[in-house]
Amino acid sequence: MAVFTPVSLADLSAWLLQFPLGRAHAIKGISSGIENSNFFITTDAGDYVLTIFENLSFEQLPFYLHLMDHLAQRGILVPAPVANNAGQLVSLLHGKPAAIVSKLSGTSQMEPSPLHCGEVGTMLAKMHLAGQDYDLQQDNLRGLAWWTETAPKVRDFLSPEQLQLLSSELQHQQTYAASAPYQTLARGPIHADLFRNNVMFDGTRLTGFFDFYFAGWDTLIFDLAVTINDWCIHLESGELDPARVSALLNAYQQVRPLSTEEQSAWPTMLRGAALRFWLSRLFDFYQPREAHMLTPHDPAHFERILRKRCEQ
Ligand SMILES: Nc1ncnc2c1ncn2[C@@H]1O[C@H](COP(=O)(O)OP(=O)(O)O)[C@@H](O)[C@H]1O
Ligand SMILES: N[C@@H](CCOP(=O)(O)O)C(=O)O
Repeated sequence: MAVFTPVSLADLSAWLLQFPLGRAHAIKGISSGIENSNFFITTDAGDYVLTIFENLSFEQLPFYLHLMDHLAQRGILVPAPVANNAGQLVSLLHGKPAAIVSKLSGTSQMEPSPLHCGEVGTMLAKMHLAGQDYDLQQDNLRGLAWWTETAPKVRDFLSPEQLQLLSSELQHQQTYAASAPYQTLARGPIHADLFRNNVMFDGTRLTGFFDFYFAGWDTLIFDLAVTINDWCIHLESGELDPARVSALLNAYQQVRPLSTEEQSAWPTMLRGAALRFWLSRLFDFYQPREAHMLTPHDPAHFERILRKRCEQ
Protein backbone atom coordinates (compact mmCIF):
# COMPACT_ATOMS: atom_id res chain seq x y z
CA MET A 1 0.00 0.00 0.00
CA ALA A 2 1.29 3.47 -0.74
CA VAL A 3 0.71 7.15 -0.16
CA PHE A 4 3.98 8.76 -1.21
CA THR A 5 2.81 12.38 -0.80
CA PRO A 6 0.47 13.09 2.15
CA VAL A 7 -2.34 15.66 1.63
CA SER A 8 -4.38 17.07 4.54
CA LEU A 9 -7.96 18.36 4.32
CA ALA A 10 -6.56 21.91 4.71
CA ASP A 11 -4.14 21.35 1.78
CA LEU A 12 -7.02 20.01 -0.33
CA SER A 13 -9.39 22.84 0.60
CA ALA A 14 -6.93 25.48 -0.60
CA TRP A 15 -6.05 23.61 -3.79
CA LEU A 16 -9.68 22.81 -4.65
CA LEU A 17 -10.56 26.52 -4.95
CA GLN A 18 -9.40 26.37 -8.58
CA PHE A 19 -11.99 23.64 -9.42
CA PRO A 20 -15.75 24.04 -9.97
CA LEU A 21 -16.43 21.43 -7.27
CA GLY A 22 -17.32 23.61 -4.28
CA ARG A 23 -15.79 22.95 -0.86
CA ALA A 24 -13.80 19.92 0.24
CA HIS A 25 -15.39 17.82 2.99
CA ALA A 26 -13.13 14.79 3.33
CA ILE A 27 -9.98 13.19 2.02
CA LYS A 28 -8.85 9.61 2.54
CA GLY A 29 -5.58 8.06 1.33
CA ILE A 30 -5.98 4.93 -0.81
CA SER A 31 -3.50 2.29 0.22
CA SER A 32 -3.70 -0.23 -2.63
CA GLY A 33 -1.81 1.59 -5.41
CA ILE A 34 1.92 1.25 -5.98
CA GLU A 35 2.71 3.93 -8.59
CA ASN A 36 0.96 7.14 -7.54
CA SER A 37 -0.56 8.71 -4.44
CA ASN A 38 -4.35 8.34 -4.65
CA PHE A 39 -7.12 9.74 -2.45
CA PHE A 40 -10.89 9.52 -2.34
CA ILE A 41 -12.18 13.07 -1.90
CA THR A 42 -15.67 14.31 -1.06
CA THR A 43 -16.71 17.75 -2.28
CA ASP A 44 -19.93 19.73 -2.59
CA ALA A 45 -20.22 18.30 -6.11
CA GLY A 46 -19.79 14.66 -5.05
CA ASP A 47 -17.10 11.98 -4.75
CA TYR A 48 -13.94 12.01 -6.86
CA VAL A 49 -10.47 10.51 -6.97
CA LEU A 50 -7.41 12.72 -6.59
CA THR A 51 -4.13 11.39 -7.97
CA ILE A 52 -0.68 12.87 -7.36
CA PHE A 53 1.72 11.57 -9.98
CA GLU A 54 4.99 10.40 -8.46
CA ASN A 55 6.87 9.41 -11.60
CA LEU A 56 5.14 10.91 -14.63
CA SER A 57 6.03 14.44 -15.70
CA PHE A 58 3.73 17.39 -16.39
CA GLU A 59 4.50 16.99 -20.10
CA GLN A 60 3.54 13.30 -20.18
CA LEU A 61 0.20 13.63 -18.38
CA PRO A 62 -1.98 15.17 -21.11
CA PHE A 63 -1.55 11.92 -23.09
CA TYR A 64 -3.27 9.87 -20.35
CA LEU A 65 -5.94 12.37 -19.32
CA HIS A 66 -6.97 13.26 -22.87
CA LEU A 67 -7.04 9.54 -23.68
CA MET A 68 -9.51 8.93 -20.85
CA ASP A 69 -11.55 11.89 -22.06
CA HIS A 70 -11.43 10.62 -25.67
CA LEU A 71 -12.55 7.12 -24.64
CA ALA A 72 -15.28 8.37 -22.31
CA GLN A 73 -16.71 10.47 -25.14
CA ARG A 74 -16.93 7.32 -27.27
CA GLY A 75 -18.87 5.35 -24.68
CA ILE A 76 -15.98 3.44 -23.10
CA LEU A 77 -16.46 3.17 -19.35
CA VAL A 78 -13.49 5.06 -17.85
CA PRO A 79 -13.11 7.86 -15.24
CA ALA A 80 -13.70 11.35 -16.67
CA PRO A 81 -11.02 13.94 -15.78
CA VAL A 82 -12.25 17.22 -14.22
CA ALA A 83 -10.81 20.47 -15.64
CA ASN A 84 -9.94 23.37 -13.29
CA ASN A 85 -11.35 26.87 -13.84
CA ALA A 86 -8.57 27.57 -16.35
CA GLY A 87 -9.54 24.49 -18.37
CA GLN A 88 -6.45 22.50 -17.29
CA LEU A 89 -6.67 18.80 -16.45
CA VAL A 90 -3.34 18.80 -14.55
CA SER A 91 -2.11 21.26 -11.91
CA LEU A 92 0.57 21.24 -9.22
CA LEU A 93 -0.11 20.02 -5.67
CA HIS A 94 2.81 19.93 -3.22
CA GLY A 95 5.04 20.65 -6.22
CA LYS A 96 3.90 17.54 -8.11
CA PRO A 97 1.44 17.15 -10.99
CA ALA A 98 -2.05 16.17 -9.81
CA ALA A 99 -5.48 15.50 -11.35
CA ILE A 100 -9.05 14.84 -10.28
CA VAL A 101 -11.17 12.20 -12.04
CA SER A 102 -14.70 10.92 -11.48
CA LYS A 103 -15.11 8.03 -9.05
CA LEU A 104 -16.33 4.76 -10.60
CA SER A 105 -18.98 2.79 -8.74
CA GLY A 106 -18.50 -0.81 -7.68
CA THR A 107 -15.49 -2.80 -6.56
CA SER A 108 -12.74 -4.82 -8.18
CA GLN A 109 -13.62 -8.44 -8.89
CA MET A 110 -10.62 -10.37 -7.60
CA GLU A 111 -12.13 -13.84 -8.28
CA PRO A 112 -13.49 -13.45 -11.79
CA SER A 113 -15.76 -15.97 -13.48
CA PRO A 114 -16.03 -16.49 -17.26
CA LEU A 115 -18.90 -13.95 -17.17
CA HIS A 116 -16.62 -11.22 -15.79
CA CYS A 117 -13.92 -12.16 -18.30
CA GLY A 118 -16.41 -11.86 -21.16
CA GLU A 119 -17.32 -8.33 -20.02
CA VAL A 120 -13.65 -7.39 -19.91
CA GLY A 121 -13.02 -8.85 -23.38
CA THR A 122 -15.91 -6.90 -24.92
CA MET A 123 -14.93 -3.57 -23.33
CA LEU A 124 -11.25 -4.07 -24.17
CA ALA A 125 -12.01 -4.64 -27.85
CA LYS A 126 -14.33 -1.61 -27.90
CA MET A 127 -11.59 0.44 -26.24
CA HIS A 128 -9.04 -0.67 -28.86
CA LEU A 129 -11.39 0.39 -31.66
CA ALA A 130 -12.28 3.68 -29.96
CA GLY A 131 -8.57 4.49 -29.55
CA GLN A 132 -7.84 4.22 -33.25
CA ASP A 133 -8.56 7.91 -33.92
CA TYR A 134 -6.78 9.20 -30.80
CA ASP A 135 -4.32 11.80 -32.06
CA LEU A 136 -1.76 12.09 -29.23
CA GLN A 137 1.25 9.80 -29.52
CA GLN A 138 3.32 8.33 -26.74
CA ASP A 139 5.15 5.02 -26.71
CA ASN A 140 4.40 2.40 -24.11
CA LEU A 141 6.98 3.54 -21.52
CA ARG A 142 7.11 -0.02 -20.13
CA GLY A 143 7.75 -1.58 -23.55
CA LEU A 144 10.75 -3.38 -25.02
CA ALA A 145 13.10 -0.37 -24.66
CA TRP A 146 12.34 -0.24 -20.90
CA TRP A 147 12.79 -4.00 -20.52
CA THR A 148 16.19 -3.75 -22.20
CA GLU A 149 17.27 -0.85 -20.02
CA THR A 150 15.92 -2.36 -16.76
CA ALA A 151 17.26 -5.93 -17.06
CA PRO A 152 20.87 -4.91 -16.19
CA LYS A 153 19.61 -3.07 -13.07
CA VAL A 154 18.19 -6.24 -11.51
CA ARG A 155 20.73 -8.82 -12.75
CA ASP A 156 22.88 -8.69 -9.61
CA PHE A 157 19.96 -9.90 -7.49
CA LEU A 158 19.15 -12.99 -9.60
CA SER A 159 20.20 -16.63 -9.38
CA PRO A 160 21.99 -18.20 -12.41
CA GLU A 161 18.70 -19.88 -13.47
CA GLN A 162 16.79 -16.60 -13.26
CA LEU A 163 19.53 -14.80 -15.17
CA GLN A 164 19.36 -17.40 -17.91
CA LEU A 165 15.56 -17.01 -18.16
CA LEU A 166 15.77 -13.22 -18.24
CA SER A 167 18.50 -13.11 -20.90
CA SER A 168 16.95 -15.70 -23.18
CA GLU A 169 13.47 -14.18 -22.97
CA LEU A 170 14.74 -10.68 -23.64
CA GLN A 171 16.63 -12.02 -26.65
CA HIS A 172 13.47 -13.80 -27.88
CA GLN A 173 11.39 -10.62 -27.58
CA GLN A 174 14.04 -8.46 -29.27
CA THR A 175 14.31 -10.89 -32.18
CA TYR A 176 10.54 -10.99 -32.61
CA ALA A 177 10.20 -7.19 -32.42
CA ALA A 178 12.77 -6.89 -35.24
CA SER A 179 10.90 -9.37 -37.50
CA ALA A 180 8.61 -8.55 -40.42
CA PRO A 181 5.44 -10.14 -38.90
CA TYR A 182 5.75 -7.90 -35.84
CA GLN A 183 5.54 -4.81 -38.04
CA THR A 184 2.13 -5.91 -39.37
CA LEU A 185 0.44 -6.10 -35.94
CA ALA A 186 -2.38 -3.60 -35.30
CA ARG A 187 -1.30 -0.78 -32.97
CA GLY A 188 -3.01 1.93 -30.96
CA PRO A 189 -3.19 3.41 -27.47
CA ILE A 190 -3.37 0.48 -25.05
CA HIS A 191 -4.12 0.34 -21.32
CA ALA A 192 -1.06 -1.90 -20.73
CA ASP A 193 -1.96 -2.75 -17.09
CA LEU A 194 -5.52 -4.07 -17.25
CA PHE A 195 -5.34 -6.30 -14.18
CA ARG A 196 -8.27 -7.33 -11.96
CA ASN A 197 -7.52 -4.42 -9.63
CA ASN A 198 -7.87 -1.88 -12.46
CA VAL A 199 -11.46 -2.73 -13.42
CA MET A 200 -14.63 -2.05 -11.44
CA PHE A 201 -17.69 -4.30 -11.37
CA ASP A 202 -21.13 -4.02 -9.90
CA GLY A 203 -22.06 -7.73 -9.67
CA THR A 204 -21.30 -9.05 -13.16
CA ARG A 205 -21.81 -5.61 -14.77
CA LEU A 206 -18.56 -3.88 -15.66
CA THR A 207 -18.60 -0.25 -14.50
CA GLY A 208 -15.20 0.90 -15.73
CA PHE A 209 -11.53 0.51 -16.55
CA PHE A 210 -9.22 2.83 -14.62
CA ASP A 211 -5.54 3.51 -13.84
CA PHE A 212 -4.50 4.52 -17.35
CA TYR A 213 -1.09 5.78 -16.23
CA PHE A 214 0.85 3.00 -17.94
CA ALA A 215 -1.05 3.54 -21.23
CA GLY A 216 0.87 4.12 -24.45
CA TRP A 217 1.00 3.14 -28.09
CA ASP A 218 1.85 -0.49 -28.62
CA THR A 219 0.39 -3.56 -30.30
CA LEU A 220 -3.23 -4.28 -29.37
CA ILE A 221 -2.44 -7.97 -29.02
CA PHE A 222 0.10 -7.17 -26.27
CA ASP A 223 -2.67 -5.46 -24.29
CA LEU A 224 -4.85 -8.54 -24.71
CA ALA A 225 -1.97 -10.75 -23.48
CA VAL A 226 -1.40 -8.57 -20.39
CA THR A 227 -5.11 -8.83 -19.61
CA ILE A 228 -5.36 -12.62 -20.11
CA ASN A 229 -2.20 -13.24 -18.03
CA ASP A 230 -4.02 -11.75 -15.06
CA TRP A 231 -7.77 -12.32 -15.55
CA CYS A 232 -7.67 -15.88 -16.86
CA ILE A 233 -5.14 -17.62 -14.64
CA HIS A 234 -5.16 -19.64 -11.45
CA LEU A 235 -3.24 -17.24 -9.21
CA GLU A 236 -1.47 -19.98 -7.20
CA SER A 237 0.00 -21.80 -10.20
CA GLY A 238 -0.05 -19.21 -13.01
CA GLU A 239 -1.82 -21.79 -15.23
CA LEU A 240 -4.31 -20.45 -17.76
CA ASP A 241 -7.95 -21.38 -17.07
CA PRO A 242 -9.37 -22.50 -20.46
CA ALA A 243 -12.97 -21.46 -19.60
CA ARG A 244 -11.99 -17.90 -18.72
CA VAL A 245 -9.53 -17.63 -21.65
CA SER A 246 -12.25 -18.67 -24.13
CA ALA A 247 -14.80 -16.32 -22.56
CA LEU A 248 -12.47 -13.33 -22.78
CA LEU A 249 -11.05 -14.12 -26.24
CA ASN A 250 -14.45 -14.93 -27.76
CA ALA A 251 -16.02 -11.77 -26.39
CA TYR A 252 -13.07 -9.71 -27.64
CA GLN A 253 -13.25 -11.26 -31.10
CA GLN A 254 -16.99 -10.65 -31.38
CA VAL A 255 -16.04 -6.96 -31.49
CA ARG A 256 -12.53 -7.06 -33.03
CA PRO A 257 -11.49 -10.35 -34.65
CA LEU A 258 -7.76 -11.12 -34.43
CA SER A 259 -5.75 -11.16 -37.66
CA THR A 260 -3.75 -14.23 -38.72
CA GLU A 261 -0.55 -12.41 -37.72
CA GLU A 262 -1.94 -11.64 -34.28
CA GLN A 263 -2.90 -15.28 -33.79
CA SER A 264 0.65 -16.34 -34.70
CA ALA A 265 2.10 -13.73 -32.33
CA TRP A 266 -0.03 -14.90 -29.40
CA PRO A 267 2.47 -17.23 -27.58
CA THR A 268 5.23 -14.62 -27.85
CA MET A 269 2.90 -11.89 -26.60
CA LEU A 270 1.88 -13.94 -23.54
CA ARG A 271 5.60 -14.40 -22.76
CA GLY A 272 6.36 -10.69 -23.32
CA ALA A 273 3.46 -9.68 -21.09
CA ALA A 274 4.82 -11.95 -18.31
CA LEU A 275 8.36 -10.63 -18.76
CA ARG A 276 7.16 -7.03 -18.51
CA PHE A 277 5.64 -7.53 -15.06
CA TRP A 278 8.38 -9.84 -13.79
CA LEU A 279 10.87 -7.07 -14.57
CA SER A 280 8.84 -4.22 -13.05
CA ARG A 281 8.20 -6.25 -9.91
CA LEU A 282 11.89 -7.16 -9.62
CA PHE A 283 12.79 -3.51 -10.06
CA ASP A 284 10.27 -2.34 -7.41
CA PHE A 285 11.38 -5.10 -5.06
CA TYR A 286 15.12 -4.47 -5.26
CA GLN A 287 15.14 -0.73 -5.96
CA PRO A 288 12.20 0.48 -3.83
CA ARG A 289 11.24 4.14 -3.72
CA GLU A 290 10.38 5.87 -0.47
CA ALA A 291 6.75 5.52 0.57
CA HIS A 292 4.81 6.10 3.71
CA MET A 293 3.03 2.79 3.21
CA LEU A 294 4.29 0.21 0.74
CA THR A 295 3.90 -3.52 0.09
CA PRO A 296 5.78 -4.53 -3.08
CA HIS A 297 4.17 -7.09 -5.38
CA ASP A 298 5.77 -10.53 -5.51
CA PRO A 299 8.12 -10.91 -8.53
CA ALA A 300 8.06 -14.74 -8.25
CA HIS A 301 4.45 -14.74 -9.48
CA PHE A 302 5.39 -13.48 -12.94
CA GLU A 303 8.59 -15.52 -13.07
CA ARG A 304 6.35 -18.58 -12.64
CA ILE A 305 3.97 -17.36 -15.35
CA LEU A 306 6.83 -16.67 -17.73
CA ARG A 307 8.28 -20.16 -17.23
CA LYS A 308 4.84 -21.70 -17.88
CA ARG A 309 4.25 -19.67 -21.05
CA CYS A 310 7.73 -20.63 -22.32
CA GLU A 311 6.96 -24.34 -21.70
CA GLN A 312 3.73 -23.98 -23.66
N1 LIG B 1 -11.64 6.51 -10.78
C1 LIG B 1 -11.70 5.70 -9.72
N2 LIG B 1 -12.89 5.35 -9.20
C2 LIG B 1 -12.98 4.55 -8.11
N3 LIG B 1 -11.91 4.07 -7.46
C3 LIG B 1 -10.69 4.39 -7.92
C4 LIG B 1 -10.51 5.21 -9.08
N4 LIG B 1 -9.19 5.37 -9.29
C5 LIG B 1 -8.57 4.68 -8.32
N5 LIG B 1 -9.46 4.09 -7.49
C6 LIG B 1 -9.16 3.28 -6.30
O1 LIG B 1 -7.82 3.52 -5.94
C7 LIG B 1 -7.06 2.33 -5.90
C8 LIG B 1 -5.64 2.60 -6.36
O2 LIG B 1 -5.65 3.18 -7.64
P1 LIG B 1 -4.58 2.81 -8.75
O3 LIG B 1 -4.85 3.70 -9.90
O4 LIG B 1 -4.55 1.35 -9.01
O5 LIG B 1 -3.21 3.22 -8.05
P2 LIG B 1 -1.71 3.17 -8.58
O6 LIG B 1 -1.69 3.80 -9.92
O7 LIG B 1 -0.94 3.93 -7.58
O8 LIG B 1 -1.28 1.74 -8.65
C9 LIG B 1 -7.83 1.38 -6.78
O9 LIG B 1 -7.63 0.06 -6.42
C10 LIG B 1 -9.29 1.81 -6.56
O10 LIG B 1 -9.80 1.20 -5.41
N1 LIG C 1 -0.24 -4.37 -12.22
C1 LIG C 1 1.13 -4.29 -11.84
C2 LIG C 1 1.47 -3.17 -10.93
C3 LIG C 1 0.88 -1.85 -11.27
O1 LIG C 1 0.21 -1.42 -10.15
P1 LIG C 1 -1.27 -0.85 -10.21
O2 LIG C 1 -1.74 -0.91 -8.80
O3 LIG C 1 -1.09 0.53 -10.77
O4 LIG C 1 -2.07 -1.73 -11.13
C4 LIG C 1 1.60 -5.59 -11.16
O5 LIG C 1 0.74 -6.34 -10.74
O6 LIG C 1 2.81 -5.79 -11.06
